[in-house]
Amino acid sequence: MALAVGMRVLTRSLLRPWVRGPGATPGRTGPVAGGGDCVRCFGSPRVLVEPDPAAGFAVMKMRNPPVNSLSLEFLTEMLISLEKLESDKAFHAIIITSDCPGIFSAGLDLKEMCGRDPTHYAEYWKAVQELWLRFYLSHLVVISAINGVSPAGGCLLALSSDYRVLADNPKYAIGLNETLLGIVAPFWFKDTLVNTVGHRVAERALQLGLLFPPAEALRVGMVDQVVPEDQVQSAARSVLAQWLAIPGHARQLTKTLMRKPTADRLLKERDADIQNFVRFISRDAIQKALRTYLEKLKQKKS
Ligand SMILES: CCC/C=C/C(=O)SCCNC(=O)CCNC(=O)[C@H](O)C(C)(C)COP(=O)([O-])OP(=O)([O-])OC[C@H]1O[C@@H](n2cnc3c(N)ncnc32)[C@H](O)[C@@H]1OP(=O)([O-])[O-]
Repeated sequence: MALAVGMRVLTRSLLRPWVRGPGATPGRTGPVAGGGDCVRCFGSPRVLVEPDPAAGFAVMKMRNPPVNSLSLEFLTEMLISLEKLESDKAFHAIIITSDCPGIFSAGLDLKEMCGRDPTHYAEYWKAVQELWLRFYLSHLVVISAINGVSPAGGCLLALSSDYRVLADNPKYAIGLNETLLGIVAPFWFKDTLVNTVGHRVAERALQLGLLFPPAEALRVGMVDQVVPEDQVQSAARSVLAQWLAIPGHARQLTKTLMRKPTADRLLKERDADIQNFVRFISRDAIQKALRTYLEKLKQKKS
């Protein structure tokens, strides 16, 4: 209960443009992959941060089981962790990865977009915008170590990184599959994809809702590297060395030069984009399509 109230407060501060909110719990001791305890780890219930300040980076592990769906609380916690790392001069890079086996992220949380009221949809959408803006424009080097499937919003998160390493498992498909759900990827999802794979590939992928298996994802440029599953984390660390060897100010300004025009399009129309989303998602036909899709996911299990 206390957590829910606390998260609501954090969410409120998040939804002001971005307030330096209360940080996550520093110095938390937690188990780390490979055994042992991580004395410097910090984070929150859904995000574990394993910092390596000497090496200048931290690993951000998403752990919102079963599928790392991007709920409002999860988005809020990710933003708080990012904020904390960005404001600490010891860190120049992050690696985003998943703690849920076989799933990077199932994308936006369908339950946040189904059967709720317009105020909730507006609050949720603002948080989704914020996540994208903050990760896309982060002055940190952001590498995605994609160790599972990543549809829709999960793909968007990966596309917001500077570099993507994908585990070579045919089940780990990546793409913006919104049309398969009967919904439409907003213009800034589309822009992010176009900036990554080019107009023609994006046009086809978006209309058909394509989810690319690793070899295809590499071929079209949706990811930068495909490696054996047990090497995803080490490959992400190796590539980081190349990015960190570049003078930080020059790399950051170049990133801004490349990405700011895309982000500005949303920043200029942020409120209109929220209103569009609320109108769109509230439509009976869209609600029905989402309910049917959620039902299908349930039936698949039984
Ligand atoms: C305009 C808006 C733009 C939209 C962007 C988006 O991102 S739209 C999002 C587009 N995303 C997609 O299209 C991905 C949809 N998801 C999938 O395709 C599969 O879940 C999977 C391949 C990710 C994992 O397969 P798997 O066999 O390992 O797992 P499983 O299938 O058995 O699911 C376990 C539980 O998680 C639940 N749940 C799952 N996803 C979501 C979700 N996004 N949200 C909430 N809940 C979700 C599922 O219902 C089930 O709940 P239950 O019954 O236990 O109460």
